[in-house]
Amino acid sequence: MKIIKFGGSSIANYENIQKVFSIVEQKSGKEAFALVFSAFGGVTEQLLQCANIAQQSEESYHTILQELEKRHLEIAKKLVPVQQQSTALTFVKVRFNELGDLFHGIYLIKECSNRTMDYVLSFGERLSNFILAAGLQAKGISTTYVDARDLVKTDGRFGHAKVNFKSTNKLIQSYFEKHEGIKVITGFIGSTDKGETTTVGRSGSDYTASIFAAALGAEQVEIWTDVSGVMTADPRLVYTAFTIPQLSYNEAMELSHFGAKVVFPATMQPAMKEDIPIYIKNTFKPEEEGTRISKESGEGKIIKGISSMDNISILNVQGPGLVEVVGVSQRFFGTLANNGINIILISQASSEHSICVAIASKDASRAKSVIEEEFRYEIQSGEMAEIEVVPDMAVIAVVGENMQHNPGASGRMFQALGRNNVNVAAIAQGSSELNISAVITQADLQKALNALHEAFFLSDYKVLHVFLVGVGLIGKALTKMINNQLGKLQEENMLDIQIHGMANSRYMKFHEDGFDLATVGPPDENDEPMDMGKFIGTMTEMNFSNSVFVDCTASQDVADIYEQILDSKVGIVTPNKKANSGPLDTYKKLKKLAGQRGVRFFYETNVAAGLPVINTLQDLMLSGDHVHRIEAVLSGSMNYIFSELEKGMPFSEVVAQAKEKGYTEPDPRDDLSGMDVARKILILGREAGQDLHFEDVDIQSMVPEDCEDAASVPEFFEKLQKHDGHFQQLLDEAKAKGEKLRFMATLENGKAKVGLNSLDSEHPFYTLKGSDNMILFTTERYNDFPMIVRGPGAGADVTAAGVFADIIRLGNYSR
Ligand SMILES: NC(=O)C1=CN([C@@H]2O[C@H](COP(=O)(O)OP(=O)(O)OC[C@H]3O[C@@H](n4cnc5c(N)ncnc54)[C@H](OP(=O)(O)O)[C@@H]3O)[C@@H](O)[C@H]2O)C=CC1
Ligand SMILES: N[C@@H](CC=O)C(=O)O
Repeated sequence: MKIIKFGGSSIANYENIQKVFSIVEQKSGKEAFALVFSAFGGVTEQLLQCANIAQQSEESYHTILQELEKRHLEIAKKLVPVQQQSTALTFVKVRFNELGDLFHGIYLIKECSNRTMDYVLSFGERLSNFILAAGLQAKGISTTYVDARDLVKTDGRFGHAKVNFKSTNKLIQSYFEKHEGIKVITGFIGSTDKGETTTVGRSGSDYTASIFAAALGAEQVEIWTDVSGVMTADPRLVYTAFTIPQLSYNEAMELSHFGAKVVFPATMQPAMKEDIPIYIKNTFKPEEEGTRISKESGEGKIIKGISSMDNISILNVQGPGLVEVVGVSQRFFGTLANNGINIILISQASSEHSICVAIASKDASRAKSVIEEEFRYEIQSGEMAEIEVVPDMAVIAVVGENMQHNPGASGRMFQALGRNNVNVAAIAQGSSELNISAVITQADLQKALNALHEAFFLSDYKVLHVFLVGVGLIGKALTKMINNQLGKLQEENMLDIQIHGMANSRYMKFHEDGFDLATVGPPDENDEPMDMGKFIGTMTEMNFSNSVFVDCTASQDVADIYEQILDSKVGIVTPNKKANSGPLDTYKKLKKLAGQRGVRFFYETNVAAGLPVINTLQDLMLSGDHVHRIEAVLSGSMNYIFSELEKGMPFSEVVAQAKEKGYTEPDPRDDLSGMDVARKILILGREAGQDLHFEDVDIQSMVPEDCEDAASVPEFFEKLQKHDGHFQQLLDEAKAKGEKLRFMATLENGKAKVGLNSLDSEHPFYTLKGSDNMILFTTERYNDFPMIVRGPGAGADVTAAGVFADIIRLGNYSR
């Protein structure tokens, strides 16, 4: 025998009922079962509403009542063929006449006692079960309508009556022995020995199912609802949450206590006592396995689920008056209890200097004043500090029996929270080791849930939440590249990348679920005007775990906010060299801050685009090498310009071509002036451990004087044409000596030099072509022959690929 219960949402309308009937039809004839139905979805609330309106002596309850009657009649007419309708329709009409009289009475006396309210509410289940029993009968399934008031005997605590299991079990057993057919049992209701109607409290129909299952020694209880079981976390807050296949009763109780509202703990008690498994199934996806709740926790992850409660306040009591004074806790907790204030979590340090409890925010100010009153003398004498209330908090809990005697769960929990900048205000763990709870700021709740979910369930799967500033050449190429690679990353590397914010210098836009990268373009006039403060504010508000700020601008203003970003524990990836080539103090501060906050600051593309230069140098340094000399071609555009010049084109045209190919900086004067290369050699020097300042770099500019102050890039190109002859002459002179022009950077003995050189065929840079870069590291280990990195050092794709690689690396670090 199985007891199968369908909740209100499963029978909210005719279409849903058809789904329920098809589930019942499939079982009918194959297995023994009894059915328990709630009221049709929303009916209990409407009955309650009618009673409350009538109680206020308002007549508008009539309208709701008429609608309710119409709804019940319509469902009955649809489910039962005309020839067999009369019994069902009469039942409905008689019940609504009774209800009409009942509400009129409430209306007249302006009062609805708990006893009357239980009677009012009982109509919901009585009506739905009678109609559904008739509907199934019409389908050829033999049913018997059971009014549970005849079998479930309770005390007279109306609203949450206590079941008398002894008499109830006897009545149920004898009824089932005597009656044939599939019983269709009204959930939620019972009656006292005097025959007064009672209700058995929250999730009462589940409880009814559990009571019948226990009385009959059923093999299982099935609770059919509109979700596919108990999930690992609230799916509205954690998109990657999934159904937990197996839970122990204790785990289910812990999870439901903290917000997983699929099963209400008390309803499990009768089934749990008899060791009867409870299955949670989805009426709308019956093929899904659902959750089995039984004595066994089952194999699996170290935790089963993560749950939470919001609208929490912390109440802090502290002071020397607490230390080694027996009875303080008793007074504290006694006062709260005497005032009906429920305590959700307790934490007391072993120093006994403070006690902290989490309570519902609605109780906070009352709790403060009753505690202040209780400890008035201690507060006045300074033995106890003022009572502190911290509002807007949430409790988050990881739950699972496998945590017992299994070290590592709390470590993983707090590491995940810390890494995502979630501050923990209080902690509690019972010796049962079934639940570790932490109190955090409510604003961090979603981030914390996701961080924990990732840490415990998806440690192999990671979602990176990107906020991209700069959607020009590199930013666009990056977006396209991520989109092309996403499927593979998700499948093979368990990595998902979502871009939630995008900005250029004029506009910005955001998408909570992440932009569709296949179609997204840069923000434009249809979006919000760009405001850097607001951009960061929105990123912080979205508060994702694993957020990454990607700067694909060449802007100093953007670089100036890195400190703020790292400070808020968000990692940064950037090809923008401004931050690392600015004041030495800033460079050092950013690196230190990233370390202190435990976040990553990656900038491989600051030098030689996607070539592995910075990482290589960092590895050399970490492994104890010392850099003696760096000799390099560090500008893709300059190398392109001077190697293409050899083909006979005018200098100004080659520069324009380099810009078109995406090799130059947004303003090519940054390349020609040597500034870009100076920044790169400065960054390399700093990475090599040298305290270099910009003034330490000797720069030879290639920008003709009159081009320097051209108001715009097009004007600069116009002016540059006048100097084509000068550059042709430089080339001719080199050619005459059998040499080539290369724009080089060197660093030796703390001095850096950047400029144009004429090199003979023996020099390693002689053979460089196009946008090639080449870096020779002469170090203590690579002394006789330098370590060489060579390859294309500029261009949209190679740079975007380098930025992309940094983003992935950042994701891997936080696994
Ligand atoms: N090209 C290459 O080969 C390489 C480039 N890099 C670096 O990549 C970075 C980007 O270069 P690239 O894509 O070519 O430059 P682009 O000029 O094509 O794009 C720059 C983007 O940054 C935006 N932007 C500029 N200032 C701001 C600001 N203050 N706030 C918000 N957005 C801003 C621009 O917006 P708007 O359109 O509104 O002006 C534009 O979207 C540079 O730092 C460059 O040094 C690094 C290695 C190689
Ligand atoms: N403009 C640079 C590319 C980015 O660093 C170059 O020419 O190398």
